[in-house]
Amino acid sequence: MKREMFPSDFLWGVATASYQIEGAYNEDGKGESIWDRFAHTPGKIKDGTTGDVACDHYHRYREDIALLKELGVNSYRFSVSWPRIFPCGKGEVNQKGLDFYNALVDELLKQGIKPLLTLYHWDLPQPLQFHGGWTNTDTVQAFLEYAMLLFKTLGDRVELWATFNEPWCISFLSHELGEHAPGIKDRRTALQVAHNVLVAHGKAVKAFRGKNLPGKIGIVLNLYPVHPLSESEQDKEAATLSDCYRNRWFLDPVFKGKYPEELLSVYQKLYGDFAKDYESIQVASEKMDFLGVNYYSREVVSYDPKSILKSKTVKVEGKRTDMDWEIYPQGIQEILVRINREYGPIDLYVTENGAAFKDEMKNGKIQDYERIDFLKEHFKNTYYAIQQGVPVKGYFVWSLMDNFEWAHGYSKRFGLFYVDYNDNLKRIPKESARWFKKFLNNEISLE
Ligand SMILES: OC[C@H]1NNC[C@@H](O)[C@@H]1O
Repeated sequence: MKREMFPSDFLWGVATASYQIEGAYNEDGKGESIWDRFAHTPGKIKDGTTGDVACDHYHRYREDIALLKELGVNSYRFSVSWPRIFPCGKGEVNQKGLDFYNALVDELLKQGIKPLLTLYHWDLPQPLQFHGGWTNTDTVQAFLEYAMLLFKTLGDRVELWATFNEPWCISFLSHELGEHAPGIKDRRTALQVAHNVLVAHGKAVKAFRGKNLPGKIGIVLNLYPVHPLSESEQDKEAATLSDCYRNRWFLDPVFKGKYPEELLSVYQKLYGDFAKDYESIQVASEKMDFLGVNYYSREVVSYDPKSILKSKTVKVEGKRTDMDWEIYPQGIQEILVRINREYGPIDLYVTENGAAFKDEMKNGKIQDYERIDFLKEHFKNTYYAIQQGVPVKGYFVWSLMDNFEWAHGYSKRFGLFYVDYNDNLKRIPKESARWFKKFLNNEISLE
């Protein structure tokens, strides 16, 4: 199974995000983001690092685009730093911020690489957070102004637009579990955030349509197959509620304009006031052109009467990545087939798939054969989904290079290129980069 067996117009790319690679956190007029503040808060990042410099992509973007060219990808997914465009979140525009993304897009196009632009990959301008962040509908309005400016500035050259990256992380990971910025731990707040982000998504899609732009727009969701540990009714009930929490809380609003009833009723019992605005979620279901699917692993759950989701995650035997995530390649096939069956037809992109392993330099090489095996199996399972008629239109490896892995700092390496943080952030191709290049050049098969 070679690259040529995939559709001829299939996009093969890599993905990154602004806060994780750009650095220049306070340069050229950029404002503070909630991740600047979170990372500077002692105890929040496991290795005590920040994205102040990161991979210095802001200054090295031409060098990094040369790496893309060298790999042989035909597409590149990146995100725009909102506070680089609107330092206060709204109002005054930072022209140097627009200049950077104009130059980035122009260089990508010059190299024959199609951009996929994510408007929001978590770096909210901190001034908006001072006024409640995503709990405040003013932030929805500010996001629309930000999106409209980027549509106007880049809409003639960027064909693929994603509104949000992983709203589950923006809401529950960041406002219920508190592991990501702004580090709030309150479920009712998280539900309000999820609601406003989904409303902002729908309004941005509608605004995009109004601009009559040549491109396509969608959202990127991190999705997990959820499996019951046993076929008992209780474990199956646990899987249903966990599936609602992880997947359907976002899938159902953007495709069906409503929340999944099974979990909505649980929240309504807990938060009666939630009922007053949940019906307005219909706004989120403006028709999209594609869905971005970020896939990393599955979740196995068993019944837990103490949990409001009646479920707890179970760690099953099997190979795991350095993030301690189970390696489950058939899950990418499962999730793509399910989306097509239950929410399709719609074009799908695997907007992120990859793995962290303990990559080490040995004799001048990084022999990350586990990552090659991981990618090979996930490419194959993506192909099996295509064979079943699922309209998968592209696949983006997470990530081009090692970068700031959020609360893990630089301790987790997902890149195809190793970044030597002790030697001027030098980018060194791992064996997986060499393998990917050969695959893209039809030199090797996936068997
Ligand atoms: O954890 C790996 C990736 N997951 N999706 C969002 C990205 O920002 C993460 O680095």
